[in-house]
Amino acid sequence: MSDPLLRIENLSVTFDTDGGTVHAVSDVDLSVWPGEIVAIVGESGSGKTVTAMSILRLLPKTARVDCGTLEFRGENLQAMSVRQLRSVRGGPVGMIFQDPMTTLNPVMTVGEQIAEAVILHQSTKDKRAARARAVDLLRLVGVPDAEQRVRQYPHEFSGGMRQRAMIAIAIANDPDLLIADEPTTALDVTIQAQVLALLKKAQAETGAATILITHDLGVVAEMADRVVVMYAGRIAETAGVRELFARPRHPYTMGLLASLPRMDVDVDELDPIPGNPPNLADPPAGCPFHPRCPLARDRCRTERPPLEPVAKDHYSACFFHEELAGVDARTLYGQREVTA
Ligand SMILES: Nc1ncnc2c1ncn2[C@@H]1O[C@H](COP(=O)(O)OP(=O)(O)OP(=O)(O)O)[C@@H](O)[C@H]1O
Repeated sequence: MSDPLLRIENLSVTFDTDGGTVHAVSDVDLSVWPGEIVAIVGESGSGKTVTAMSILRLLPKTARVDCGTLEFRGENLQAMSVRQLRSVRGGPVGMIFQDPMTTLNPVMTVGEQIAEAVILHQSTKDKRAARARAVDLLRLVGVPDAEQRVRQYPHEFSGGMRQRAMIAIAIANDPDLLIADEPTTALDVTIQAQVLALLKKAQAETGAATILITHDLGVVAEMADRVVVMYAGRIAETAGVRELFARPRHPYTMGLLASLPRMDVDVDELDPIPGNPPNLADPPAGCPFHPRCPLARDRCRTERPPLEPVAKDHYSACFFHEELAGVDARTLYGQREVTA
């Protein structure tokens, strides 16, 4: 196998807060190979965004980051100067966030912002060429009347169109890696589908590897090659997308899958994981999922399960992963099916 494009080993991030030290991310390993789409899923607060922000060192100064290895294309990101990092951000690594209004500059036209991204990272300083490229990019991401709209400001764009403009900026310099953090969460459902389809097209055209952060397993099924399931700042399970959906081996993943709506049956309970994620300033001893786990035993309350291989390219952090082989996720959560 080729070398990974991105290699993260032993990433831990804490924040000192009034409520104590928050263990936002603990012992995360994540490698991404060229061209693949890796989804990071988990409930709110599970550490997805903090993991992604760590890559390009975009966390606030209050974050304490401890990382064994952090390499992009074999280069140590931790050793890079701020200036070197700036040339990576928006160049070989494109970023797309949930709310484009926080990233787009309200007093610059959309075209100027795309052209600026092009000029910043490419040898051309030719403004006309950069503007022409902005129109091409807007066209590529499906913004109608691109020649006119390139002169408009972000507030003149709808939410879906702004997200398209963000994607145009992210792919402007033909990136090797795209980081998309909940790129469609703020959009209406119909627009979400369009923007996801566009992201998939942009990914296919640029061949960029993609880290897609989402809490939506439907999006994962649609988009991802590989899935990393996070719980309480740790990786609970990781596998190829088909393997994970067909043969989940962690009770948390099974809970997420059991809560997916299905076409063929009604279920009498759509949110089967009882309880809430733990307070990361005071995480439980042992397995962080044990207070909510239908399988929890004494050992889980005192010892933390390591992330272990359970099948080819499939890892689970559950002591009892063997017992879970072949178990239906809904059965594990005691869910009754009410046939429609
Ligand atoms: N600047 C900060 N100061 C203190 N705690 C923080 C800070 N940023 C994140 N955290 C904490 O780190 C943990 C992980 O947050 P993160 O944003 O990565 O979660 P997430 O999985 O991306 O959630 P969401 O889906 O809501 O975005 C949370 O407990 C969060 O409160």
